[in-house]
Amino acid sequence: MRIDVVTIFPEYLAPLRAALLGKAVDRGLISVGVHDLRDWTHDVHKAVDDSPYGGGPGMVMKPQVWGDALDTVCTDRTRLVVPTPAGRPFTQAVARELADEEHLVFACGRYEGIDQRVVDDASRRMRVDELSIGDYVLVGGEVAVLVVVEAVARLLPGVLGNPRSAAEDSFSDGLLEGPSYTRPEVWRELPVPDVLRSGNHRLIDRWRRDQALRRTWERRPELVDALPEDALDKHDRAL
Ligand SMILES: Nc1cc(-c2cccs2)n[nH]1
Repeated sequence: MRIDVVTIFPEYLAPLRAALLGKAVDRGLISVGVHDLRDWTHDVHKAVDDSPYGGGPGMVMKPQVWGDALDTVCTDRTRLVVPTPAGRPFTQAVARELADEEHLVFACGRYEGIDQRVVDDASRRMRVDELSIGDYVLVGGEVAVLVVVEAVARLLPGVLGNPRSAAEDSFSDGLLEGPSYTRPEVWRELPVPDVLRSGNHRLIDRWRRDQALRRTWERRPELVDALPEDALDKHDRAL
C-alpha cells in the first residue's frame, strides 16, 4: 500500500516512521510520502488560507493550493481521505475497507476546513471520503490521519506479529474486548479469574464471550442492538 499525506505540518506525521508503522515501512509493506502543502503555494507569503465567504470566524484553506497539490499526489486510482468533524464516522469496518486500497491520500485541513470545491473537484476523478474520528473538534487533521493510518496499517498482512490479533480484536465480532490478564496469578490481592487457569478452552471461550457481551451491554448497548439477529444464542440472551 502507498500512503501519501499532504499537510502544513509535515513534522506532525513523523510517528508514521516510528514503531509498528516504521517496521511495516522498513519491510516494504507500506510506502509513505509526506508532503508540505506550502510547496504548492506561489506567493511570497506562501498563503494556504483566506477569509471565509459569507463572513464568520477563522480561515478557510484555499482551493488553488489544494487543487495543485492533489493534482500532483493523486491518480484516478487514489482513495482520498479528508478528516473532518463533519465526516462520516471512521469505524473498524471503514478501516477494513481502506486496508484493501492500493493508494490512500490524506488531506490534512485545519478546523475551519478546506474550500468545499476541493472535495467536489476531486470527486470528479477519484473516490473521496470525508471521515470523522469522533464527535470532538481537533485543531487539524494530522492527528486524525495518525489514528486512521494506524487502524488501517495493522490490518495489512504481515504488519502485526500475530494475525489472529486483527481478526479477534474489538469490533471484529461486533463486541468490545473483554478483560485480559497475565502473570502473576494474584496481584495486590486481586486474583486472575479461575476459569482462565483451568485449561478448559471451551469454558474459557464461553467466559470470554460472556465478559465481552456484558462489557458491551454496559458500555455500548447500541452495539448489542446492532448485532445481526443470529449473533446471540440462547445462553447469550440469558445474560
Ligand atoms: N473527528 C474530527 C476531525 C477533526 C478535524 C479534522 C481537521 C481539522 S479538525 N476534528 N475532529
